[in-house]
Amino acid sequence: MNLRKIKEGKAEIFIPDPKDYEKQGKFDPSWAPVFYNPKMVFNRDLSVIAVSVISPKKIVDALSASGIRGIRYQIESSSSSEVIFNDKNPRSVDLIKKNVEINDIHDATITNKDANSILFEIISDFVDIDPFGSPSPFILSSINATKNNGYVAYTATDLSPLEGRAVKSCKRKYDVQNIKLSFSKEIGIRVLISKIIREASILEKTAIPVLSFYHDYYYRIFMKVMRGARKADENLENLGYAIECDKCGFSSITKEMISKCPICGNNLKIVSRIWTGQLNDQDFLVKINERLANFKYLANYTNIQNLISKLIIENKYVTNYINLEFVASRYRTNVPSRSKMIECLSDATETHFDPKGIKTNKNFDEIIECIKKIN
Ligand SMILES: C[S@@+](CC[C@H](N)C(=O)[O-])C[C@H]1O[C@@H](n2cnc3c(N)ncnc32)[C@H](O)[C@@H]1O
Ligand SMILES: [Zn+2]
Repeated sequence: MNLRKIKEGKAEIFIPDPKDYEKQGKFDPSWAPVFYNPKMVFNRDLSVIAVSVISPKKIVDALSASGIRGIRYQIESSSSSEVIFNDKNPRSVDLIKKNVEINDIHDATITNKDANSILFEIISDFVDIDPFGSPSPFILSSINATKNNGYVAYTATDLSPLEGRAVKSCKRKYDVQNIKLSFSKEIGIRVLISKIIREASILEKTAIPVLSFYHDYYYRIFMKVMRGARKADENLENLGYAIECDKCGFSSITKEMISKCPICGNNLKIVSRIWTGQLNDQDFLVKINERLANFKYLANYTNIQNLISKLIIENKYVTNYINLEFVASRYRTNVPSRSKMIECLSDATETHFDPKGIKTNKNFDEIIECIKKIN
């Protein structure tokens, strides 16, 4: 395997030379013998800051590939951490050994196991699950490996099931009855959290999201894990439904099951059952924001700053986002600009999920009034 040296954050690592795996001038990271995706640098950059807030003593990079995450966490987030790197691919493990050595990572253990095996053998205060596609096969084991008040992070790139476009797959992987709605980009992450909480409850544990966001073609989420059957029972009460009326455009996230639209009486479209609580912990976001100045060297510094500022404001609105294009289409009006809607409603903000979406505490009648007034 020919190698190429690249720099990411403060780490320098070897990856398989992409040139050797091109097909008709194109390259997909999954064609190389060890996976490295430059499109995930934003994910890793922001994760480096989040892990610095957590400041774990022991990190498990359960699906390591080149080792880039664990290496960066050690160098950039938490130099006193012990890191366990794991991948079931032996060629990954060989490369991780090399990359760990050239980055001078001393406190490293490198294993060549199935993640679901190692995660039932160890316990740690931060576990990272960064799989191909859905993290579902690793949720139970990763929660098992996370100690009380520790953290676990998941990447999910399987947007079709999560956003309600692959309904059967969503039922299989997440046990959620999904359907495409106008705010499905937000529903996707609520489906994932719902699954995490239901899996955690099997182990008499529960979890709450401290950082969650959507970017490009994936979701990324950091959850705080807590032990206790009662806590698990209480948190299961935060699961509920996403509802939407195709006729009048009303939508909501609710703990109570309702089947008829409270505005026009039409039958509702329903997603069942999803997380209805907050998507981010305000203190955690503020801590990330406070630390940002230490991470000005990151390739995505400005974009991260923008996202965190948006999340801090967005997190104050507990409702789902309103898709202006969808609602306007129900009233056959032009789609109002976000800025004009925010001005008209006065208590509203943009959402990072969708360029056509706003979050507001105002009720549905007031939203419709503004849409009509702006036209
Ligand atoms: C998306 S890549 C990880 C990328 C890496 N975390 C990064 O940031 O560059 C997924 C990795 O998981 C490994 N993998 C897949 N299934 C696994 C399993 N059951 N146990 C351990 N490793 C697995 C693959 O070999 C691959 O290296
Ligand atoms: Zn209705």
